[in-house]
Amino acid sequence: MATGRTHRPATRSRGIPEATVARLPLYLRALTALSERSVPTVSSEELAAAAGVNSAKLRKDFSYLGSYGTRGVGYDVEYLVYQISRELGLTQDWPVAIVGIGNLGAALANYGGFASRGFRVAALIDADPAMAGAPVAGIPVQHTDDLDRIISDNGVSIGVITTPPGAAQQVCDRLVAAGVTSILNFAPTVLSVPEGVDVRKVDLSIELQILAFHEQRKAGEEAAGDGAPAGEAAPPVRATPTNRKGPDGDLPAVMPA
Ligand SMILES: NC(=O)c1ccc[n+]([C@@H]2O[C@H](COP(=O)([O-])OP(=O)(O)OC[C@H]3O[C@@H](n4cnc5c(N)ncnc54)[C@H](O)[C@@H]3O)[C@@H](O)[C@H]2O)c1
Repeated sequence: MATGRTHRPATRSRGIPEATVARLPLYLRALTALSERSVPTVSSEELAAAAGVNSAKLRKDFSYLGSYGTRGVGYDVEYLVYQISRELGLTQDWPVAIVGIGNLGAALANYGGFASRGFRVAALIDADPAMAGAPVAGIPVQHTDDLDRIISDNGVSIGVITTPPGAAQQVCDRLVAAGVTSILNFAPTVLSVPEGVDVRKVDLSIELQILAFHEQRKAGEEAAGDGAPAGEAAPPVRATPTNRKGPDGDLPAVMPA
């Protein structure tokens, strides 16, 4: 797993630890589901279970937001949704540009879940001239020649890279030069960025490798439980950089690049 490419201090300006920031989307997802069911209040235990987080950790996290809940009543769901959304910057519009409109880029463009979370797909960009002008998810694909103008015209600060890995660094450089300061990279490559630019990396194959790691360990434990001789158990698992834990002991689906 790539590390050390997110140029941000360990804590944000208002003193919220990065680990808490990483859990806020988990709380928000659980709270949004409660809100959709018109549930007015929720206890820390219920919310912790729904978010897959330890309840003591949740209370500590919410204390950074200045939210302590009411004894015997719990937390106000709507107010927490608002507070967390505001903290994550989701109460404002974030125009996003996707670069590389192949299988993955088109799938992301077609995914409706971004818009409902405040991320508007404002531009689709590809190097293939044959794609220029053709709509994907109702948005015309534009050519990379115009990348600077497209980023500036749309006020894009978040870029999503879904190009082949060999093109990703060059695309990243162009996005940064055009003013993009946050990048979500799906290409399986490590990106170099200047100070002040955040990169997050999504790699599903790494997630699968981590699951394979756990499957292998479970198989080894079962074999050992069956009384099999040590030599017949699954081979010992090597510690890898990919088995480190996520914000709450879960493994992160999106990781710092
Ligand atoms: N992170 C994950 O979990 C995950 C999953 C699947 C694929 N991927 C990666 O996502 C990327 C895209 O995969 P895909 O299957 O959609 O590939 P694809 O070949 O279908 O699409 C790639 C697109 O990028 C465009 N492109 C190439 N060079 C470019 C450049 N310099 N500027 C702009 N556009 C350019 C191509 O014209 C093409 O439309 C690959 O790097 C792949 O490894 C990641």
